[in-house]
Amino acid sequence: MSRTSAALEPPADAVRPVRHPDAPAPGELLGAHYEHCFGCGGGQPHGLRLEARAGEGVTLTAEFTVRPAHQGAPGLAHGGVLATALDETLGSLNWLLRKIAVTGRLETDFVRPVPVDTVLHLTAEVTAVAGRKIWSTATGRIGGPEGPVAVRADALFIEVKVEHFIDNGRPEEIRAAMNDPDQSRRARAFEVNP
Ligand SMILES: CCCCCCCC/C=C\CCCCCCCC(=O)SCCNC(=O)CCNC(=O)[C@H](O)C(C)(C)COP(=O)(O)OP(=O)(O)OC[C@H]1O[C@@H](n2cnc3c(N)ncnc32)[C@H](O)[C@@H]1OP(=O)(O)O
Repeated sequence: MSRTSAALEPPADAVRPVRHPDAPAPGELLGAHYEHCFGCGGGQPHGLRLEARAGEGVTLTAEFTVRPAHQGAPGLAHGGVLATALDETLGSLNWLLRKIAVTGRLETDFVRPVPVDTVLHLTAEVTAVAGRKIWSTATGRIGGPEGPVAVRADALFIEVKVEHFIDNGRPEEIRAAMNDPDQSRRARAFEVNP
């Protein structure tokens, strides 16, 4: 049973999220927002390589296969890795709003152990928006998209300007990201709510 804290209850004046008209069509893969992202990038040998696909409205689905490098207990996924999968999935939702946002708060329920080699089937949805705040929720199932719930999370993301990264990131990675020739990834990384 979920015991979400009051901090993740949207206020009365929060509104329903609106899918951006240029958001990827339902069924379309979102692709990595950054090659070296531990959650979605292909450039991290032990990264999660999570693949997210746009759904209807402000929803998406994602898959993450637990590999031996992701263990906590013998043969089981580390809880922090599962929280990363949830965080990445929830973070990807913001691309459907065309907002750049970072996680402010992430509350996770670990419901079932997740063995190595398991595919975690994730679904996520933005539930409310108020100003810069974006509330969202995600569920991860094992044994198939309709299988039993293994993990779930509620989160609050806060919209930021691109300066958040430029001002705080290490200069060499920022420079390299700016020079990334992959236009689609650049678009997902840089485009701000046009
Ligand atoms: C040229 C190169 C550029 C590259 C560009 C790349 C773009 C990439 C695209 C997409 C990236 C997505 C990455 C996905 C990865 C997965 C997601 C993550 O893991 S993100 C990493 C983990 N999260 C952080 O590192 C946040 C660290 N925290 C902060 O930086 C600040 O605390 C921040 C921005 C979250 C808020 O700081 P404030 O100064 O902007 O704003 P304040 O006034 O403090 O908060 C605004 C409102 O939010 C509430 N709030 C903030 N934090 C809260 C919290 N933890 N719980 C509840 N409420 C919170 C506050 O109470 C306030 O509410 P009231 O407006 O007064 O109603």
